[in-house]
Amino acid sequence: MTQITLRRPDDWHLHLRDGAMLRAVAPESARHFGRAIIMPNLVPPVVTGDQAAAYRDRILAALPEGSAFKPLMTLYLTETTDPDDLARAHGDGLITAVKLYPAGATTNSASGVRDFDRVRPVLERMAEIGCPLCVHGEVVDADIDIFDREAVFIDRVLDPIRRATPGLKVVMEHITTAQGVDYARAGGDRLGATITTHHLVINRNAILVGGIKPHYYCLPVAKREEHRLALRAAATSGDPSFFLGTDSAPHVDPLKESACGCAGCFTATNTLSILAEVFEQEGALDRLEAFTSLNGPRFYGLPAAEDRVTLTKGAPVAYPAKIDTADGAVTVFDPMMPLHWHVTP
Ligand SMILES: NC(=O)N[C@@H](CC(=O)O)C(=O)O
Ligand SMILES: [Zn+2]
Ligand SMILES: [Zn+2]
Repeated sequence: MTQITLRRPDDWHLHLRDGAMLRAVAPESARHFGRAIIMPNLVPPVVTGDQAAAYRDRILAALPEGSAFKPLMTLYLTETTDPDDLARAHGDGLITAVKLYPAGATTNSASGVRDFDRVRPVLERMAEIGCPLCVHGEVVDADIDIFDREAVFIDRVLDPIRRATPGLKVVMEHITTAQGVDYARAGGDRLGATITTHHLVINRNAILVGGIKPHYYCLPVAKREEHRLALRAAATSGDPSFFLGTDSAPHVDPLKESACGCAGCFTATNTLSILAEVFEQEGALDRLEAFTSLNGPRFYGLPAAEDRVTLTKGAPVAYPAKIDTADGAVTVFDPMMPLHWHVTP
C-alpha cells in the first residue's frame, strides 16, 4: 500500500500551553488534526468554566486564519471543584471532560488531588451528567518505584474509583504498561485508554543508553520493551478501547536540557507520519483510522470527522528538528527512524 485515506484524526490528549508557546504550537496540531482534548495544566490551572471559556478563546485566536480545528476543553479537577460550575460548563458544551491529576504526579500538577475521597461527590455528579474523567494514572508515593507507578495506581486508586462510581466514564490517559492495556481492554464501554505516539516508538533505553536523552523523558516514563510491544499490539488491534492521545507536551529546550529537566515529548509536528510508519511495521495500516479517527469519537459520543486526510508513501519526510517560539526553541520528537508517509491535509 502506498496511499491511505483516513477520516481526519483527532488528538484526545494535547498540551497547547499559553501565550507565545500556544501561538507557536497550535498551528502544528491544527495542520493535521480536526479536534483535540486540551489539557488544563496551565499555571494557574484551568479550574472553572469561565477560565475554560477564556482559554478556548485564546486557543481560537492562536489558530491560523480559516482553521477549522476545534479545541475540546477540560477542567482541572481540584479538591474544591464546584460540581454546579462543572455541570453548567458541561451542559453548555463548553467542556468535554474533566482531568484528574494526582497532586505532584507530573508537570504543573501541584493543585491536583491528594485525597480521592474529597472528589467523590464531583465524580458522582459527572457520572450523572455523562462527563468523562480523564486520568493521569500514576501514584506519587515516594516508596513506589517510578516504573511501577502506573500499575500501582490501577490497583490502589483507579479500580476503587470505578467500583465506587460505576456510571463514570473514564479515560486512562497515556497508558505505558501491559497492565494498563489489560485493564483498559477488560473495562467495558465506560473505560477507554489513550496511547501516545512516542510510547509506541521508545522504550526506557531511549532515555538512558549512550548518555541521558532529556527529549525522551516524559511522564509516565517509558517502560521496558515488553510494555512497548503491548502498547503497539493494543493500538494496532482496532479494539475500540484504545485511541490516540499524543500527549504532545512542549517545553523550551533549556527546561528539558537541564540538571532537572521537565517531562514531555513534543510530537505534534510529525505524529501522523510516525504513526503510519508504526502501523505499517505492524502490518496494520488498515486499522490506523480506527486508532486516530474512529475509536476516540465513539468513546466520547461525538461524530467521526467528515473530512479526510491522505497519507502517501515516498522519499523520507522532511520535518524541522526544532520549532521556534518567542520563548525559545522546542525540539521535535526524533523517532530514530526515517519516516516515509507524507500527509496531505
Ligand atoms: N506527559 C508529560 O511528560 N508532561 C505533560 C504532563 C502530563 O501529561 O503528564 C506536560 O504538561 O508537560
Ligand atoms: Zn499526564
Ligand atoms: Zn499530558
